[in-house]
Amino acid sequence: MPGTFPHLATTTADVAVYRILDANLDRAREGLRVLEDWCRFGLNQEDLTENLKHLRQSLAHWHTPDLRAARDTPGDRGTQLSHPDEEQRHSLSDVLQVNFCRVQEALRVLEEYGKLYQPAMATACKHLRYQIYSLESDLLGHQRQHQLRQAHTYLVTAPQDNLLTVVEAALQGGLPLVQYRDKHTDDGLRLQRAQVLKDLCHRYGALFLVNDRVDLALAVDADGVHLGQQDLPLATARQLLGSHRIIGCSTTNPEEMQRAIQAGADYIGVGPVFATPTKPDKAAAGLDYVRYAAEHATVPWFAIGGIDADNLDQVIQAGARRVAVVRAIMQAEAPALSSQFFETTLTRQSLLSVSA
Ligand SMILES: Cc1ncc(COP(=O)(O)OP(=O)(O)O)c(N)n1
Ligand SMILES: Cc1nc(C(=O)O)sc1CCOP(=O)(O)O
Ligand SMILES: [Mg+2]
Repeated sequence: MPGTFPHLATTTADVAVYRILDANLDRAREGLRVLEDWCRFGLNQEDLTENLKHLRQSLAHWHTPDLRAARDTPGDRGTQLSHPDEEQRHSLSDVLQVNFCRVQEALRVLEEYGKLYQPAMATACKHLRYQIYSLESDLLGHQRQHQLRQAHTYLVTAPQDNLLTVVEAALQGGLPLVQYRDKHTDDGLRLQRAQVLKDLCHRYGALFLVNDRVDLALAVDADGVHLGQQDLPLATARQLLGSHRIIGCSTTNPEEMQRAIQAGADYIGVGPVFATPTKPDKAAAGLDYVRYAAEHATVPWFAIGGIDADNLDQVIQAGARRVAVVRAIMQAEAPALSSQFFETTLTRQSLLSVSA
């Protein structure tokens, strides 16, 4: 086989290799276009869009007429094959992940068969594959920040028997962000629960964060962690988690807020707004602190502590557009309706204040 290329496919094996290269160039370019369009229209991310476009054009350079000429769509037995998994996508992140896989697989095939065609093409595809790996984590980081900015309701879980049922119901109600908070369970069980919750959240396109524990967050590949003033310093967590994961930080007063933002928190908790049995030892910071956050916070912030459907309006009047709750969803009779209520009320309010 080596030496028979380039450029005219003469044997049956040559033609088959040309068809493989042609199909995989198409596959990789289509996958790149899917990713590029989300960076352009969804994330408004110029650098990523530019990078993906550049990769797509580098591949187009190898898609020569002799490879296209080998195409035989009617004779391709593979066009009818499809897997049920290909027919549905659960979320935007799912679409992105599937297409990254598609591009990486196609590039690998191009690298292997390209060695029989033109070694320079194989080398180029290998380099492109490495670039795609780093673009993938960049894009994932931007996607997480985008989802965080879009989120208005944040469920902080409580350890209870119906944990999974409640969280799933809340996700069905449109909940975009979940924090697994569980102070006393054994680590083995915590790890299992965190894994199950993460899979569940991602199936519904929601972000999943872990309270306190950077190690657990890494172990289950969570979207990030939430740290309080007594937890690991933010800089240490950032070193461990990298720049693509979310780190949130609790704050109770303006000094803590400034410090958290300075240290690079992606979002902050602002509270407790009201005294709450979920955190009985922490005195309420009150609505004044919510008003302060509305004026001064430069990162997304979530009012937390004692918030429910009855007092939500007061919190909104004080300037909050995002809230985090435990009991209002974990103990709700209908968690789906409760999360739907918070998310629609806060989203509407947020849209109204942008257009005002
Ligand atoms: C969104 C959010 N805000 C604040 C907290 C409280 O964090 P912390 O002060 O570390 O207290 P514990 O939750 O760890 O008891 C939070 N978890 N989430
Ligand atoms: C976990 C937590 N952190 C708070 C803070 O202000 O830092 S308040 C809080 C508990 C919030 O629970 P509920 O919604 O049931 O009142
Ligand atoms: Mg903590």
